[in-house]
Amino acid sequence: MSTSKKSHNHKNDEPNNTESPIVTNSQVTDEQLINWIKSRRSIGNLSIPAPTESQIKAAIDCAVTAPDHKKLQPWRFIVTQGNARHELGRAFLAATEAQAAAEGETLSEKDRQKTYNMPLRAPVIITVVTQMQAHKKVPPFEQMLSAGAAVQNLILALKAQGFSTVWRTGLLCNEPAVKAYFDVGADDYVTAFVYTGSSPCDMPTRKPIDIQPLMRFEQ
Ligand SMILES: Cc1cc2nc3c(=O)[nH]c(=O)nc-3n(C[C@H](O)[C@H](O)[C@H](O)COP(=O)(O)O)c2cc1C
Repeated sequence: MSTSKKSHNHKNDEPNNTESPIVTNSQVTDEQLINWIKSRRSIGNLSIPAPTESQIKAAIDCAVTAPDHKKLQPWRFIVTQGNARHELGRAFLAATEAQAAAEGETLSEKDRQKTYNMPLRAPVIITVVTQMQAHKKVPPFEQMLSAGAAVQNLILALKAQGFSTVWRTGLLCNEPAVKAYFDVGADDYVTAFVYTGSSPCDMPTRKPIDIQPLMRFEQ
């Protein structure tokens, strides 16, 4: 497990390495593990090094172990990197232009460029789609929650391999142009764009969150 930005586990960057890139550390105590989970922060601007294909697959391997009622696997993962990010930028731009047109507006050149460049904020974007499966006992909201849990597993598994992330959806994610780009069905959802890569700086430590008003114990 990588405990700081300076200690990336990029040992298995060689393209043909088939071993799991996750290095287990049996010295980690329960308390350290809990603090490590709590130390996760989102980072918006990410650069190389990016996770390799095997590191991304290792993270998806964790994602699919999320709680999943009736094992429906209501998720799909689409990895966008390199020039494919420009294609995604075009889909974001088409969606934004459609939104603006619906409100009788046109985009400024600055806004067009900003939208088109959005996928360039990280070297890799893992899009998680909730692909609803028809099932009498598992309503859509359960499947959406499963996919959300899968996203969190994905994020933590990327962190474990030394990478930073931010989960974005934004107002564009389920616009027709974006759904069409990812071949997402009418009843399905783009649930997350997980932007991932590396950052030279850490986000500030999270201020303690008071859980007292958020819970109650009954017996
Ligand atoms: C479903 C979902 C969608 C989100 N969409 C965005 C987004 O589009 N843009 C954004 O800046 N943050 C978005 N966030 C919030 C960030 O992922 C992040 O949680 C937030 O900035 C707080 O940072 P932290 O994770 O370090 O606490 C989203 C979070 C969730 C759970």
